[in-house]
Amino acid sequence: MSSQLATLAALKLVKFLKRGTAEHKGSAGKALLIGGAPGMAGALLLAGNACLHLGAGWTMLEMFDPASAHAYQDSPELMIHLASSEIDSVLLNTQPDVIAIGPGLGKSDLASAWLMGVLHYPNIPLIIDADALNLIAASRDLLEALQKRNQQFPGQSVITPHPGEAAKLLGISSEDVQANRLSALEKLIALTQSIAVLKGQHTLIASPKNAALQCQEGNPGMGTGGMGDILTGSIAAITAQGVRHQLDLWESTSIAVQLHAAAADSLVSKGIGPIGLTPSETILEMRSLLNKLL
Ligand SMILES: NC(=O)C1=CN([C@@H]2O[C@H](COP(=O)(O)OP(=O)(O)OC[C@H]3O[C@@H](n4cnc5c(N)ncnc54)[C@H](OP(=O)(O)O)[C@@H]3O)[C@@H](O)[C@H]2O)[C@@H](O)CC1
Ligand SMILES: Nc1ncnc2c1ncn2[C@@H]1O[C@H](COP(=O)(O)OP(=O)(O)O)[C@@H](O)[C@H]1O
Repeated sequence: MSSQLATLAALKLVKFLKRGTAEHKGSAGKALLIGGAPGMAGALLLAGNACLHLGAGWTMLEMFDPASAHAYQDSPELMIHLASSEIDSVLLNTQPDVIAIGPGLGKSDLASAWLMGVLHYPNIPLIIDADALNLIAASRDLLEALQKRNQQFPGQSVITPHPGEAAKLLGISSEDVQANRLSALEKLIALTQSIAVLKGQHTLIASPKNAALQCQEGNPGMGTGGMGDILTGSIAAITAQGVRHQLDLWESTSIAVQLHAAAADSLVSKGIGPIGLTPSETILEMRSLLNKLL
């Protein structure tokens, strides 16, 4: 497949993130990340830490796990709020520039209600990952809400499934997905009308408007729980900054996908991994690479 597909080459776009001397946190955007059910709070914290370290002006977490929402965290910069059923008023009061939903979200009724709430929140970039994808796979109403949002606001959502999540969305097995990843990617776009990132070795990215590109970076050291959560947080951060830096969701997602994999490769080249490579280390390496590319 690698010989048939164009290569993802998005890092040249990083220079758009260079900050003017008078810029402030408002210029860097407000990201709202939603997930972190009991037992999976780490997924949301990893996404939040990635979002913080990749430069969002504000990183706000709607956390489903009460204990974690109220606990001291290593990153006091994160603004953590316990997710309640007051979904519309939280969205209205927060006024986010970008929303990411899914890391550790779980499949509760409240999780479904939040997903429906953000699907109805208009015309800002939306990143849909992990359990949010599993919920859409299991609910015609949620799928239709996503399709309708994409008709109204084209180019304003991205889905980031791994092969297991892609399989659930398409009603096939993950082996089927892996047997023809390009076909699976095209079907995901036909189904949802979203930008789609099919993760795994040689991650693929395409959209209703953009032909498929293949990421050549990345390595099996990335097979550690939480590695996808930091991609979601990174897309959120770059997209939040992109709002005032002339980058759209497609471009911001492309940067994040390549930066994420390149950072993992960079760490392996320094002897940090592949065995034992952690998402938290990868966040810091992404930050370092990004700043070198400005
Ligand atoms: N620290 C935390 O709190 C963390 C919490 N997390 C949270 O946990 C929740 C469940 O998410 P999850 O992804 O762990 O499980 P799940 O949806 O059952 O998918 C796994 C199955 O998918 C497939 N598959 C995946 N990748 C593949 C590949 N490259 N290539 C091929 N196949 C691949 C494979 O399926 P198989 O091939 O075995 O059929 C695999 O068994 C979610 O909310 C998440 O955010 C995690 O983020 C971790 C850190
Ligand atoms: N063998 C591999 N080669 C390249 N990238 C990989 C490999 N295995 C995993 N990855 C990457 O690691 C990340 C794993 O994401 P995901 O499965 O969603 O993790 P999690 O749900 O634990 O956060 C994806 O970006 C995927 O592309």
